[in-house]
Amino acid sequence: MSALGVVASGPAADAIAVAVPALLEAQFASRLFAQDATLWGEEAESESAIRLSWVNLARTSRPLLGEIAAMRDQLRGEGVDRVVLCGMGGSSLAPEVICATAGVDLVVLDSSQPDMVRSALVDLERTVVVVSSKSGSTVETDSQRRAFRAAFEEKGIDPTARIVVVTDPGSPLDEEARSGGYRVVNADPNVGGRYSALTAFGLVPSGLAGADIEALLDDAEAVADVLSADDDGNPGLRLGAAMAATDPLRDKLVLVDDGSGIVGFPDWAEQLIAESTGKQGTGILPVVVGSTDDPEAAWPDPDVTVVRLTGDDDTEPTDEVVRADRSEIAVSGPLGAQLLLWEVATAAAGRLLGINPFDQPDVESAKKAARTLLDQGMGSSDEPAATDGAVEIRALGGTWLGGATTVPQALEALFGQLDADRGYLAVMAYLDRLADADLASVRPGLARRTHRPVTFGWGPRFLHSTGQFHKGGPATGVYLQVTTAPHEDLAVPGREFSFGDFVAAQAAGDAQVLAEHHRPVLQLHLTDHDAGLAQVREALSAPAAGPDAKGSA
Ligand SMILES: O=P(O)(O)OC[C@H]1O[C@](O)(CO)[C@@H](O)[C@@H]1O
Repeated sequence: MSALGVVASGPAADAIAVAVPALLEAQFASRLFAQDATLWGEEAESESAIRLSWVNLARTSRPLLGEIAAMRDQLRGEGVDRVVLCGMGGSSLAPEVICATAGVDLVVLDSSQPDMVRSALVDLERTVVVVSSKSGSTVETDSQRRAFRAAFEEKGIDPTARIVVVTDPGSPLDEEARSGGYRVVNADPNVGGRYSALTAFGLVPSGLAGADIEALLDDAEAVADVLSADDDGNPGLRLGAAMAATDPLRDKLVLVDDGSGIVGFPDWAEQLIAESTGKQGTGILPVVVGSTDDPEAAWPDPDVTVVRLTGDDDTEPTDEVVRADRSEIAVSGPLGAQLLLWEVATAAAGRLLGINPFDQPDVESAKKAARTLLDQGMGSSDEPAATDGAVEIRALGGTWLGGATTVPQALEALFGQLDADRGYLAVMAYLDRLADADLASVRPGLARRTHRPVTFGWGPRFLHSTGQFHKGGPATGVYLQVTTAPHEDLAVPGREFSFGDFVAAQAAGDAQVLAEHHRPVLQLHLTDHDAGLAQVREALSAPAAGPDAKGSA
């Protein structure tokens, strides 16, 4: 009996019945664990050939445990008990889940929003900063590193004693850090960012923060055999089929915790699934919801499958556990095992969807647009279509705004662009996700109001997650972008742009690329953070226009 449970009903169960035999026929599981790069077709081969070492990490990562423990003990001995992690996407999402689940503190700084960066630059006497970047060229992470290095120096603290770098061997960051005398832990270069949970990227910050990372590897190792078996009970094959082989494709995957005991798992799975599958006009959009009472968790919509992350069952679950009146999957198992489970399932989903699950072609387009805008100087942003109090209103991707001149009218115009059967609304808030956290509470109400799945992402964090799907996936999204003037800007040491310039360029660049894909983007810019946010929160909290056709969920 495996520690993992994958139980499905309705179309998700039908998908398992149809697609798992085909995966068995292809010996997908055993070939995956043999790191067979041909599993996703010729075009993907050059990338998949250097992206498959994650199947063995439960064993190959073990030498890191001693090194991390020694580093932690040394730092604790110096009174350093605050761990800050600077990293984006796959370089920070796993440690966030690992530490939250273990109940140990980790400050995750995955933002270029000046107020949020500034809020992390405190308590430096007791702080160690892990700077994690596989490529070593992610501008958010490089900017954060520069800010912390300057802040340590200003306090008379040797940065090389308090900044630990995690990066690929030979990356620009690897070379610069080593020549600068910093401690560097190299990660396995043959693992992509969103599959790197059990590499140094997941283990170093989590171990320094005090999480039991050996148990994590043990839980993953305990299920490696069942996940590599060409067997119709293989939970990885079952989950991959349930996710990606429904017919017609249910491309909204609602992720909701239902007593799993794991904290924040959907936020990690979101990047893995969205960035792996959202390309060539197809893909699966994770819709992270906070409760089984949220609207999408109760709708039997034809484009939705609901995944409930449940507690460990000591009985072998059977398919009648989940509700049979819609497409649902119940998944259970310890965190370490689930990290490997979902990686196998996503790799299988990539084969079933006919795409390469290891590249992220469209993320680059937004980065390039942001760089161009930075070079041009961000002050040239175009005039707003209208200004309503402390909110500037701009509309991209078509003439859909009409005569709207207020925030409520502009929202109605945007929501009017939603395809009633397959559309989704993406809210993208380039704000301080800690200080402004309560804005996310508008999400369920927007789902009730639009009768469509709603995703809520913090910018620029989501750019490394659902951002790929928005640009490379099906053209069914409408986009609401909220940006703000910071309470106070912050310089990026050694750069000609500030954090405020950079985050504005990231938002503008992403909106520009979405508009180039003919997607409607409503940009609400808060000229005064507090007043503007109150206006936007009120408008987004307005009740459903008409009777809630789906009934209150
Ligand atoms: O670890 P890096 O190279 O800084 O990349 C951070 C993230 O950015 C991406 O490369 C693009 O979003 C992700 O795949 C990755 O997890």
